[in-house]
Amino acid sequence: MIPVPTLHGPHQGGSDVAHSRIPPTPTSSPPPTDDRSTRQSTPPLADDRPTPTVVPLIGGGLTEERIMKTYAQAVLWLVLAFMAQGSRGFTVPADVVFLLKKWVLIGNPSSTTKNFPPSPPKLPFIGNLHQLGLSAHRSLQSLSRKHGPLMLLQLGSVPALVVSSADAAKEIIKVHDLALSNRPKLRAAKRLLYDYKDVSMAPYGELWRQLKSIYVLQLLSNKRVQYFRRVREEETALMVEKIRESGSESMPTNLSEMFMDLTNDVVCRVVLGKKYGEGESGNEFKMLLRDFVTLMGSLDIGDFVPWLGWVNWVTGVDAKIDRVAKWFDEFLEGLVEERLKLNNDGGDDSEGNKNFFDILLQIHKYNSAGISIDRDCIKAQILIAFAAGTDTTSTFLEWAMSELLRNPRVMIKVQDEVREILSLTGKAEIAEDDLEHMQYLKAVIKEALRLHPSVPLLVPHEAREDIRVMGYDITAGTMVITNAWAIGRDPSTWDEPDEFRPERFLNCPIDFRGHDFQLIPFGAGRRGCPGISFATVIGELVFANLLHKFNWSMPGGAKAEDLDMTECTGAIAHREFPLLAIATPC
Ligand code: HEM
Repeated sequence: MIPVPTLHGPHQGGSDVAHSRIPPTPTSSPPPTDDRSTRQSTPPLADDRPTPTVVPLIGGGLTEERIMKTYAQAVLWLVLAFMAQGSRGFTVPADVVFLLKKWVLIGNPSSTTKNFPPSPPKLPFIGNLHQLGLSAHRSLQSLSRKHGPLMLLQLGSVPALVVSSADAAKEIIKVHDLALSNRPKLRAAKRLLYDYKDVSMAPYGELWRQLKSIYVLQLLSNKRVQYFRRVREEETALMVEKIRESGSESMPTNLSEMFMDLTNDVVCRVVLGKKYGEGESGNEFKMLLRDFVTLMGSLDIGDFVPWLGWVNWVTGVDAKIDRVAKWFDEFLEGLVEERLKLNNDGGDDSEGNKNFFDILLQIHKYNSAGISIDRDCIKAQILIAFAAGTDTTSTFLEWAMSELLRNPRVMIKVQDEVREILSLTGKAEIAEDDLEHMQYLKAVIKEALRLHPSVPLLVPHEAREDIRVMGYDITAGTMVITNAWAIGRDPSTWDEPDEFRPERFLNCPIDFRGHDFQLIPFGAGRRGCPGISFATVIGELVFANLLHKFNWSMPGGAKAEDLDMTECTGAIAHREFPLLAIATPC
């Protein structure tokens, strides 16, 4: 029998990836501590369903050792296949021929007249896939230190341009934004998002343009973000109450969980008009949403080495994708039916009360934005609003609070600012209007996003045509990966780049809205994130409240510097271990 190449070890992909027990590769973060009070135990795996084996490409997940083993097995498999089938007319898969040709060509750049960006040496078939490691943004940062801020990798059969400096990012966004505004077609997105009908994975074209304008002008416009102010204030007040009731000296608050619940509830109310996170069905919803996000952020080996696409079928990942897609489709179909009925019955449709769902249904029914969107398209937008809005925002809250706990000097300074502003206004509670005066708090948020962009490698783009970037040739179809994490820590741009020092943003115009290329946690240009205001105003409100109402310390009297800062694998880099802290009401 032909040996089956094993691609991965246990517990990768889906929710299992998010809490992988595989030890991380050495990184520049502080060494893990054994102190159980600060390094909280790894949460149990969400379930024991078939172990997904998607390759969390951009988020890592492959150790070099594992991929080399896979590689050796794959080559062995090929050789055996040739030997076994040779005399019976074995047909070499077209992919393999293509890869061999490509390898010969790319392995020997002088055989072409193109001037490609520098590349690390690559292996046949897998190219540089094995070099991504568990933490791809860190691995790519060290590769770019050797090969430069524009580097061309070969990920299986896919050429990938890696952008690692503010200057290179400026060039690709300012000069080549249009040419680079496609998204690669990834198998998981195709199945989970109704054949790329959502705004984030839709190929560049008319549908994407129309959908993006719906997001920017309607769903996430400044006015709409203002309308949702009550939702944010209510949910933040509820979280403060929960912390007050549940937290004590002996019972630390699980802030990771609090932030996840908060963002889930806010996004549910804003998108669907009510919460779906409570009770048994709420837990299922949250768990499947996490699976959805993880599957979306993990790249399937079949996207890079097409002839290995069957691996995910064998290991159950394909089945898991189908199960998650089916669950959400049934859930959303039920809501569409219910909501169409409600609107027909004359439900409250005043502008200020409309949620995303109402707006999308209105466009669907009346073609009111000048485009027709079908039911699948509505469901895809709802899903991506959840996926893009929930985990990213809670990850940002988690890291900002982790940095505040690790830097008590900064924590006290923000507390002083918040309390002083409240005492000047004579108010007992913080309202969103007060936030605009909190300049140090805003600097803390920028600094947290600089050091810990929730999506360290952004979302990959794809070149729509051949272009020349900084003198290098980039061919149509090249994937473009921007290492926002490395750019935010580039010593040629930032003094003491690894230090958490919000003061650097005081009296400094650098912002994260896509005009300053040294700080691009939300991306920039046409494909930039439309949820910036939505996410950052939540952050400001949450921190102003948490720091106004409580003093915070580490559980078990642990020292601030002992806080474990390990990131998990995956496209969204949240904490590997939940953030626990003691809240003392004040
Ligand atoms: C801290 C929170 C957030 C972070 C760090 C973040 C980050 C990002 C990044 C890096 C991208 C890709 C940019 C690129 O391709 O160049 C993106 C795209 C996107 N984000 Fe966000 N995001 C956040 C919150 C949100 C929220 C709250 C929403 C909506 C409710 C949202 C909706 C989207 C959408 C729809 C896209 C796709 C845009 C497109 O492809 O045209 N994001 N986001």
